Amino acid sequence: MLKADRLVACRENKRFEWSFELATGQLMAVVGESGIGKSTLISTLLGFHPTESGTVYWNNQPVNHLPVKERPFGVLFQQNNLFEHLTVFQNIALGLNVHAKLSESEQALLRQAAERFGLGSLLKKRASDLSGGQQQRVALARVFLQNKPVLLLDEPFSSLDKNLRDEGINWVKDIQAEHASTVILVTHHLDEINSSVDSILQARSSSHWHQQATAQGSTAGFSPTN
Ligand SMILES: Nc1ncnc2c1ncn2[C@@H]1O[C@H](COP(=O)(O)OP(=O)(O)OP(=O)(O)O)[C@@H](O)[C@H]1O
Repeated sequence: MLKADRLVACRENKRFEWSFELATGQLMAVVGESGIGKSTLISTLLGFHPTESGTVYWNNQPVNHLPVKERPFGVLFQQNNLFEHLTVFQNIALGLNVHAKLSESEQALLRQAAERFGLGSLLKKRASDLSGGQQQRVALARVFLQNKPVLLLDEPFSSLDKNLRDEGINWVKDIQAEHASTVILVTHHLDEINSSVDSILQARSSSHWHQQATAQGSTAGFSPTN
């Protein structure tokens, strides 16, 4: 279970406060107007932005005092997920091993993941030579290999056209099913993913967020905490 208990962060004289609870394997959509604090929530969970107060629990253990890389989160942003001068192979490899050369078994895993995401023939290409949809698939393959239990997705497909957005969401659902991943998805396209969402965290103001179960979340046993 992932739980945020009165998690508070500040930015430019604004105070943000979030509380929510997500059972393992569930997907929560985060929605609200531009500038309300959706990306700030993702940055704060990751540890890129400081927490003023409150606690984030993963399986009942507080995690918001942990260094960034020890937190249970894999992340995908709208853009800038890749190192453009590196190849597809090198970019995916960063999900497995940042410092050393990959072992043979790691390379085999990487090739499997690349095939799975339709990137088998692109491994030697530079990231800068890929389309937007291909770049996000590389980033997804890397997140897939990282195998973190919680995926934080900050509008990862918003800059793509509708077909590629649908494709991206289907890849996310595949990863979710295979790894039983818990997913937080910031989106401006809630209508396109409604049937996959267990609960919605919606902002009324930066300090007033309301979590509501969807019909699907209710049948899965979700109970909102606020
Ligand atoms: N790096 C930053 N430095 C300073 N202020 C920032 C930074 N990023 C965001 N902000 C400010 O923090 C507030 C919340 O921004 P945030 O990006 O979290 O909103 P959002 O809901 O994700 O918006 P959008 O839907 O446009 O992406 C805004 O007032 C924004 O101007």
